[in-house]
Amino acid sequence: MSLTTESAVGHDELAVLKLLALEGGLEGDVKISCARLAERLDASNQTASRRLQRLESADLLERDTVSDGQWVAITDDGERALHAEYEDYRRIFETDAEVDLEGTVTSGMGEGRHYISLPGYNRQFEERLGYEPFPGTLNVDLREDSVRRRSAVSSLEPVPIDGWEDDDRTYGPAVCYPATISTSDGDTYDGAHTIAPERTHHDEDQLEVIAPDKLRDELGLEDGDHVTVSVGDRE
Ligand SMILES: Cc1cc2nc3c(=O)[nH]c(=O)nc-3n(C[C@H](O)[C@H](O)[C@H](O)COP(=O)(O)O)c2cc1C
Ligand SMILES: Nc1ccn([C@@H]2O[C@H](COP(=O)(O)OP(=O)(O)O)[C@@H](O)[C@H]2O)c(=O)n1
Ligand SMILES: [Mg+2]
Repeated sequence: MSLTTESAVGHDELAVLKLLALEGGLEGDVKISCARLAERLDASNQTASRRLQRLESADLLERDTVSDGQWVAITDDGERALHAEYEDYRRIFETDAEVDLEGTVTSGMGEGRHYISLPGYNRQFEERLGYEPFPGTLNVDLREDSVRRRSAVSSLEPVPIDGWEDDDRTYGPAVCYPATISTSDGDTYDGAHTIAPERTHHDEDQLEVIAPDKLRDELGLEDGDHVTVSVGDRE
């Protein structure tokens, strides 16, 4: 997360944002008075007011001042800032946990097949994942809450795939994590991996999965089908 000096939002301001969230600021407007906020922060009214101003200037908070206090609501950016803190704590306390990501199967651009088959990658898959993947990536359109939860995956132990080059061009690195895929019919496939290429045309909302087998055949998947991808080691 970027705590820039420009916006002057630092840990003191985030602590205020957390307090407001605890009072219900994520659900909608909550009414607060600077005096009460100051008391809870063990700071002066002026300090409390300045922190609120900074949060507002950084678009982390919306405010409406009335005669006996103010109504505040945490913005989407504010929620993201708090969520980044939350992920840090998750990383501290939940090492090696499994992260369940949910979404629907989707077709991509038909490029996965090409990249997965390249010898520079294929050699590494055999060595580091222990299998030659089916040529392609199963693309999963992640649900909004799973897009957010995705950052928790970085607390797990990754399998790195190095970048390489041939005579014509360079190929970027990628990061894999062991994964199990489950369908809504209750079928599961163990021994797959998520793969996140550093250079990709997809956004964070798209998860790509590789496996020794064609997952569409193994699990009878079609575009639009719901799947859960459990990322992380079960050992
Ligand atoms: C192992 C691997 C390496 C990749 N390396 C590159 C790369 O070097 N440059 C690039 O533009 N895209 C790279 N891609 C990303 C693909 O261009 C594409 O964004 C992605 O895999 C989606 O393909 P799909 O929509 O056909 O499933 C790589 C993909 C994979 C799976
Ligand atoms: N282990 C895998 C990898 C890809 N696939 C599918 O195989 C096809 C080729 O993969 P791709 O990445 O080149 O294609 P798109 O994901 O771009 O549609 C797609 O239909 C994937 O969904 C699969 O079923 N199982
Ligand atoms: Mg694909």
